[in-house]
Amino acid sequence: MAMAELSTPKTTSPFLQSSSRLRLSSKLHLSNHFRHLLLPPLPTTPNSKISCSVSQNSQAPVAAQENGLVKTKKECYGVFCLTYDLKAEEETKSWKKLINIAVSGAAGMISNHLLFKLASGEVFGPDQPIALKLLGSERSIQALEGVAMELEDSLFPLLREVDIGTDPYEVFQDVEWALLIGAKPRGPGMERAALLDINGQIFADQGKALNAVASPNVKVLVVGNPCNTNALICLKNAPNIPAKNFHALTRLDENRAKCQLALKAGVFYDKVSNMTIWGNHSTTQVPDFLNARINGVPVKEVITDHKWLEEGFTESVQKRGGLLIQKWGRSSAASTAVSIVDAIKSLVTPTPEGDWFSTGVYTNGNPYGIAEDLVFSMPCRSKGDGDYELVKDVEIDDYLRKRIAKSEAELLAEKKCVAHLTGEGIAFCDLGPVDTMLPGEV
Ligand SMILES: NC(=O)C1=CN([C@@H]2O[C@H](COP(=O)(O)OP(=O)(O)OC[C@H]3O[C@@H](n4cnc5c(N)ncnc54)[C@H](OP(=O)(O)O)[C@@H]3O)[C@@H](O)[C@H]2O)C=CC1
Ligand SMILES: O=C([O-])CC(=O)C(=O)O
Repeated sequence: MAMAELSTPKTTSPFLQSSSRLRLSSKLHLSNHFRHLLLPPLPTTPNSKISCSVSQNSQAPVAAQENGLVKTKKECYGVFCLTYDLKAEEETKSWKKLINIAVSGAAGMISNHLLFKLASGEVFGPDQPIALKLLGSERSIQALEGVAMELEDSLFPLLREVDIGTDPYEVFQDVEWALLIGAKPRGPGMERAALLDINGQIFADQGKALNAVASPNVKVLVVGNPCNTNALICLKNAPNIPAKNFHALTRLDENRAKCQLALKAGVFYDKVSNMTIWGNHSTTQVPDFLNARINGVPVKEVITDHKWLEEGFTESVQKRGGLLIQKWGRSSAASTAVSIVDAIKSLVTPTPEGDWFSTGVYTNGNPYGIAEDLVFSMPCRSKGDGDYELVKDVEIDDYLRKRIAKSEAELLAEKKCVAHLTGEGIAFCDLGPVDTMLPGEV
C-alpha cells in the first residue's frame, strides 16, 4: 500500500493553487454500521498531519487525532473522510463556505450524470467547495459505494466530502440543497394512483427528515415522479421550511420546448427565451408558445404555422420523454441531469434582464388564479440568491387558460389521492376516465 500525501491534481483551479499549501487535517467519518459495510478496519495514527492511504484495493482512511481527540463523523467514503483544513484556505479569501448537498436516488441513472456535474463546479461555481450527501437504500448501498469510488477517482478539487447512507435523518443533516431524485418508476400496467401512493410515502418521510435536520432555509428540488405532487407532499411534511423553497423539476420540459421551437424556426436554441411550462410534469403540461420569444420576437410572429404550435409542438413536448424511451430504451437521464443543473443555476445566478425560467412552485399567492396549495410550474425570476419571484404579468389567452385549467384539475385530483400523506384526512382517488401519463411513458 502506498502512503502518500494528497497530491495536487493537474488543473489550474485557484483552489488547487492554494491546496498545495494546505496543511491537511483528517476527520474520521464512519458510523459503526457503515464501517462494517464499507470499509476495512480503520487504522489510527497519533499524527495530526494527514497521511492519505491510497491503494487500488483499499479505501481505508487514516483516522487522525488532533489534540489527542479522534474526530468522528457518521458515514463518509474513503478519501472523503480526509478533509482539508479550510482555515488555511480562508487566507485566500476567494473561497466560499462549504455547502452540503443531498442527493437521493444517488445510485440511479440521473444521479450518475448529475453528481459529476455538481462535483466539477459547473453548478455552484469554481470557488464553491461542496459536500455530497448521497441517500440510497439497502438495495443500492453497494452501487452507492461504486458511485463514491468514481467520485474519489475523479479528483475533483471542489469536492470535499462524500457521505453515503440509507437514513434520511442522517444524510439530510444540515443540507442546504436537497435534490430528491429517488423514486420508483411506474411499471407497465401500473396505475398512476398506485405510483402516487408508493412514491408519496417516500416524499412524506423525506419531508419529515428535512424538517427535522436540514438547514432551515434548505432548497428542495423534487425530480422523482410524479414530481409536482411529490413536492407538495414533501413540503406539507416540512412545516418549518418555507413552502416557497420547494420545487418540482419542469426544467427538462422547458429545455425540450426550446429545442422544438428552435428546430422549427431554424435558429440555434439559445435564441429562444421566455419559455414557460405551465402546470404538471405530465402529459397535461402546457408549453407556452404565446409568451415565448425567438430572437426577442414573439414566437407566433416567427412561426406562422399556428396549427403546428397548438398541436404538433405542444404534443411533442408533452410526449418527448415517451419518444425517447422508445428510442433509447430507458427514460431521459443525461438531459434530466442537465436540466437539474439549469434549474439550480437559475436560482443561484441572476436571471437575464427580461427573461424567465420555469419551475414547479407552491401556488399560494400566485397572480394567475391557479388554485392555492398546489405545486405548479410557472414563470419565475431570481436575483441569484437561491430565492425567486413569480413573473406576474404574463399574458394568458383562452387557449392557454383552458389547458392550464386541465393541468390544474389533474393536480387537484392527485392531491386528493395523497390526502393521507399531506395531513388532510382520508385519501379519495379518482383521476378521471383517462389515466394521464408521465412524459416518459409510452
Ligand atoms: N421531473 C423530471 O423531469 C424527470 C423525472 N424523472 C424521474 O426521476 C426518477 C429517477 O429516475 P432515474 O434516475 O432514471 O431512475 P433509476 O431507476 O435509475 O433510479 C431511481 C432510484 O430511485 C430509488 N428508489 C426509491 N424507491 C424505489 C422503489 N420503490 N423502487 C425502485 N427504486 C426506488 C432507487 O434507489 P434506492 O434503491 O437507492 O432508493 C433507484 O436508484 C424517476 O421517478 C423518474 O420518473 C425522470 C426524468 C425526468
Ligand atoms: O416519465 C418518466 O419517468 C420520465 C420523465 O419524467 C420525462 O422523461 O420527462
